[in-house]
Amino acid sequence: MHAFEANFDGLVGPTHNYAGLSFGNVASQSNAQAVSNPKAAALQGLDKMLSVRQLGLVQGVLAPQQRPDIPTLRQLGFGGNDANVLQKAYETAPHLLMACCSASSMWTANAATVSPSADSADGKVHFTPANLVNKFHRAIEHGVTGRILKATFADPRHFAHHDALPAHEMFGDEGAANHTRLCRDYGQAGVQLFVYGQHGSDPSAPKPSRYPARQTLEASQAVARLHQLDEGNTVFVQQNPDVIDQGVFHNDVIAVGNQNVLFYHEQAFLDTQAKLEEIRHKFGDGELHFIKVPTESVSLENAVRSYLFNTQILTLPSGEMVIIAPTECQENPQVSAYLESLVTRNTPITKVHFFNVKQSMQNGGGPACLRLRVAMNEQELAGVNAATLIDQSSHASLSAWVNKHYRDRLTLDDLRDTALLNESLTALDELTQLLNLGSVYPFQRD
Ligand SMILES: NCCC[C@H](NC(=O)CCC(=O)O)C(=O)O
Repeated sequence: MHAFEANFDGLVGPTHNYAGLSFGNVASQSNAQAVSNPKAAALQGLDKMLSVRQLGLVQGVLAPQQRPDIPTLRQLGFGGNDANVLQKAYETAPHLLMACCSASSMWTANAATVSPSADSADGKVHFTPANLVNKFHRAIEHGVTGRILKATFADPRHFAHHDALPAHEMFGDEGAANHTRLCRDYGQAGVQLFVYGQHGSDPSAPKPSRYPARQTLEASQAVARLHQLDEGNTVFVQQNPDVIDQGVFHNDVIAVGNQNVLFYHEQAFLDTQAKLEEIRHKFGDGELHFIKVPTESVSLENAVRSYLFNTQILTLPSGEMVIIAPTECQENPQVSAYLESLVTRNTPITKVHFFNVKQSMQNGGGPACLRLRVAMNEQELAGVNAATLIDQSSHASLSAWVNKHYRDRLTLDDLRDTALLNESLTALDELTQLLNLGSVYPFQRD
């Protein structure tokens, strides 16, 4: 049966802001306190989704979280009515208010790890929401994320949904951002590559010294077990701790794969040669392209600044591969020269499309961070909630919804505004109807 890869992008929520919450993520820290534009952010994301659809791919959307997260603020001891909760948090613990207002669920590459049915022993597509324990503002996402995933990938005959891993640093899990699948065809068994930043249980093993490694080997192994993967088709690779210390907080900032292509920076991994050989061996027969970008062609600093590797490599219906890159790659002379030469080489990648996702980029999220890949076949697609699929008409209604509800300017000071809370909940309530999600949000279930 025909199989393909669908992309499910996160819809940017109405509280999108720059709070500098992600230590180790250079863009998040350097744009802390900048004024955000939630409306532009959401529209930029929707435009990317429609463009990918227009390239002939299946594109879906994942709903954002309920923010400000009043239930979590209450759990932390802020009481009274909602206005009191916001005001007290603002006055006494503004960092907690900011964390509970982040629209960070837009980066759905961190929503979950997904394994397609061709790789799993029970023939189902498996989802494990990422616990994101390393950052408080993200650790509060997985409960609602799990509900949104269940409401989106709805048919239990095809989709298996797991709980997030235990919320302990030994199992720090950041989802698909640290996971790549290589295969000949999306419908055939492939090799799943899990990239971790450190061992969770061996303090003597290599790890970064400046910035945190968010993903552990133990988490990656647990996800592989949950997803019923074959040892013969999984590879665990450690990220180079030095690059984490230079701002590569997820593997998808330094490497990306699609089908028989692995595109990576030469400094991305530890033990690179042996791991590439293991991948080649497990991949088996067939052409496999390792596209290594040397430091002399693209410095690590330029890779992090431009997000060259946070690109999407997409296979078009024609079989040709194209790269979806942020406009920052076009603006960086070294990176733009590299991409110009890449498409003339003898690799499956023939074209680069540039997209403006600057509102997200300023928080360290490029095109690839904004999407969750789900390889599936036609039968499985029929089991997806159809209202979450993007086409011209759903793009138009979602854009109208954004234009109706979103602000075009938000400062950190605005986060305690009860009007923002009300606008946000009204918008989300309407969204659950547009996307046919049911009551996924705490405010709809109380
Ligand atoms: N995959 C990209 C994730 C980017 C995300 N940034 C943030 O959460 C920044 C939020 C802020 O600073 O307001 C992160 O670091 O996890």
